[in-house]
Amino acid sequence: MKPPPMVTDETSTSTKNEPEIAEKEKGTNDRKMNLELSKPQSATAQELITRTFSEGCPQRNANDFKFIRGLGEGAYSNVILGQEVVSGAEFAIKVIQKSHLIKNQKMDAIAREKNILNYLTQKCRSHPFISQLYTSFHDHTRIYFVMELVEGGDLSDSLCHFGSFDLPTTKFFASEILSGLKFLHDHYIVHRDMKPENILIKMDGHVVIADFGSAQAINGLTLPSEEFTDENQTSSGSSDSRSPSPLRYYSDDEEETMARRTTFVGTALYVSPEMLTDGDVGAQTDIWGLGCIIFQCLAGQPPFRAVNQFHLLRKIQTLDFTFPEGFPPHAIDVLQCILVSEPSKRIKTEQLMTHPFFENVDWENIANLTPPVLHAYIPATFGEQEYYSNIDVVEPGLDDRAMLRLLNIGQGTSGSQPSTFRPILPDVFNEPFTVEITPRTNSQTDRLRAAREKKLDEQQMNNNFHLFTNNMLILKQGYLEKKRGFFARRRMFLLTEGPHLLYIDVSNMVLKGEIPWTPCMQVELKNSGTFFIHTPNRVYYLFDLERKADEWCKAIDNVRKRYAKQIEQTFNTAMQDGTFGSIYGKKKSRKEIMREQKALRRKQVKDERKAMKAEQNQKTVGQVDQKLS
Ligand SMILES: Nc1ncnc2c1ncn2[C@@H]1O[C@H](COP(=O)(O)OP(=O)(O)OP(=O)(O)O)[C@@H](O)[C@H]1O
Repeated sequence: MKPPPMVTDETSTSTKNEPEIAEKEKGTNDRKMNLELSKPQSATAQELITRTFSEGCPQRNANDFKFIRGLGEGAYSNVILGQEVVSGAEFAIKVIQKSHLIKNQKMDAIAREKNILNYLTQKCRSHPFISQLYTSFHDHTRIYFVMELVEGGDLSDSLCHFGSFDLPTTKFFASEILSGLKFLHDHYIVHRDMKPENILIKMDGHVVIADFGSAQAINGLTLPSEEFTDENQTSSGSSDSRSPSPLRYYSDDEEETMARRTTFVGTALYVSPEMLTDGDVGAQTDIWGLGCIIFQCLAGQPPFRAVNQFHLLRKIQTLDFTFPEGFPPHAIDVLQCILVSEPSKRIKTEQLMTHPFFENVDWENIANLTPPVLHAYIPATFGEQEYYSNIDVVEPGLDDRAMLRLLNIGQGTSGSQPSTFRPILPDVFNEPFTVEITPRTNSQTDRLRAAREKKLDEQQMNNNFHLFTNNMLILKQGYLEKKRGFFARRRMFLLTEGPHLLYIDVSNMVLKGEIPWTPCMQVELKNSGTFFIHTPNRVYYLFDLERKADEWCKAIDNVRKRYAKQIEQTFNTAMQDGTFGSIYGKKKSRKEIMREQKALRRKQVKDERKAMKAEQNQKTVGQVDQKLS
C-alpha cells in the first residue's frame, strides 16, 4: 500500500465555487437574489451530493428539512426520511441524541464516523457501493447526518425473507461488497462491522455498505476532525468556509484508543478472531466479515452459531464451523481462504477478486450490471432437489407493486370479499371449497356447539399440544421440517381455529412461533413433500416427512378461505395500529403458557367473586330499600 495522503479540509468549501445557478442569475444584484444563488433547486439527491465534491457540504440546519417518516433505528440513532425544502431532494437523516452519546462516551466515535463519511464522499469522490454523506450539522441536543437514501431494506431483511440465496445471487452481493471494500481499503479506511444489517439494498438492487460507526483510518491516515460542540453548532462539518470549524488531528494512539472503545458494537456473529484477541484489526477484518456474509447467503445461517455468546466466541477462535452437505465447491474453496484465524494468512482483496468464485465478474463495469431478481428458493438438501418459487417474484425495491404486495391493497380484497389470491396447486386441488355446514336454525347451532365442546374436551384430555392452542380446536397437526437454506428443524405444526398456524419445538415443548395469516398468504406446492408458504415478511419452506404436503396445502388454504373476513379484519387493524409482525411468532415455553393460564384462571375467579359480591350488595341494598319503604 502507498503511504496515505494527509487530508486537509480544502475539499470542503461550499462557497469557494459559486453554484451553477449563480451563473444563470448573473446581473441581478438584489439581496434576495443573492440569497437564492447559494440554493440548489429541484435537484436530485445524487446531483446534490456530487456537487459537494467540488463545493463542499452545504450549511444546513433542521429547519432546512421536512422530517417525513422513520426508516430505521440503530443503537445510537434514529434514521428518518427527510426532504430538503429548497431542492425537494430526499435523504436518509441519521438523528443522534447527544445526551445518549455523552452517557455512553460515544461523542468521539460519532465525530470519527462523520469525518470518515465526509472523507469518503467529498475527498475520495464517493463510490456507488459506499454510503454517501451530503452534509451534517448539530444543535444543542442532536447531531444530524444527511445521507444518500437507500430504500430497499438491508441484506439481513432479505435473508430473513428468503432464507438463503442461490449461487449467482450470492456472487452478485459478494462482488459488490468486495468492490466497495476495495475502495475503502485503497483509501486506508476499514469498516470493522461487516454484517448483513449494514449492507443496504438500493431500489435498483445494488448494495450500499453503511454504518461507519466502527470504521477506522489505517496506515497512518489522519483525517481533519471537528467535534460536535455547542460552539460550532449547526455547522456542516469540515466543509463550510463561511464558518471555519476548529480542526483537530488525532494521533495514531488517540485513534487506536477510540477504535478499541467502539470495537464491540452489535452482534458477535460476524466478529473476527483478531477482534477477540486485540490483534491486528485492519482490512483483513472486513474480509472475514465478507466471508461470514457469503456463508450465510448460501447456507441460510452464519458460519458460527452457538447457544450463548461465550460458546460463540470460542467457536470463532477455534474456527469451529462446518460446511453443510451440498454447499457449492467454489464457495467452500473461497471460504477456506477467508475464514482463517491469522489475518496475515487470510486471502487479500486483490487475490480474492481473481478467485474462481468470482470468475467472470466484470469488476470495471460492476456498477452498471443488472442486479438479479430475488426469488424464494431452497437449495438441494437431504436428497431433495432445489426449488425456486413460481409465484410472486419479489423485485428489489419498494415500488407501488411491492407496497401493494406488502400492504395487501388492491389484490381483490375490496370490502369483505375474500382475497382473490390463489394457491398454486395442481388442478386436482382446485376443486370448489367444501365449506362446513353453516347453521341455519338454533338447534343446528346448538348441535354444532355441543360437538365442538366435546371435541375440545377430548383434545384437552388426550393431546399434549392442547396447551399451546389457547383453547382452540386443532384442525390438523403433524411434524414438518422447517427449512432455511441448508438447515432444517423438525417442528410440530398445529393448524387451529382462529385461525392459527403454530409450530412447536417438541423436545423442549416450546412454542417457537406462528405463521401470520394475511389475505395475501399463498401456499405453493412443489412436490409430494415440499411446499412454500409466502407471507409478507417471510417465505416458509416446509417439508412433510410423510409426503402429504398436498394435504397441508389444501387444509391451510381451506382455513384461509373459511376465515377470510377475520383474517382481513385482523390484518387491516394490525397494519393500521402498527402491530403487524409483533402479534405473531412470540416464543413461549410450556412453563410460560401454564403460568399465563394460571394467571388467567386466577383473574377469572377474582372477577367472578367480584361480580358475585356486587350482585349480593345490590340485593342487600334492594332488601334495605324494601324494608324502608
Ligand atoms: N442511508 C440510509 N437509507 C435508508 N435507511 C437507512 C440508511 N442508513 C441507515 N438506515 C436504516 O437505519 C438503521 C440504523 O442505521 P445505522 O446502522 O447507520 O445506525 P447505527 O446507530 O449506527 O446502528 P448500529 O446499532 O448498527 O450501530 C439501519 O438498519 C437502516 O434500516
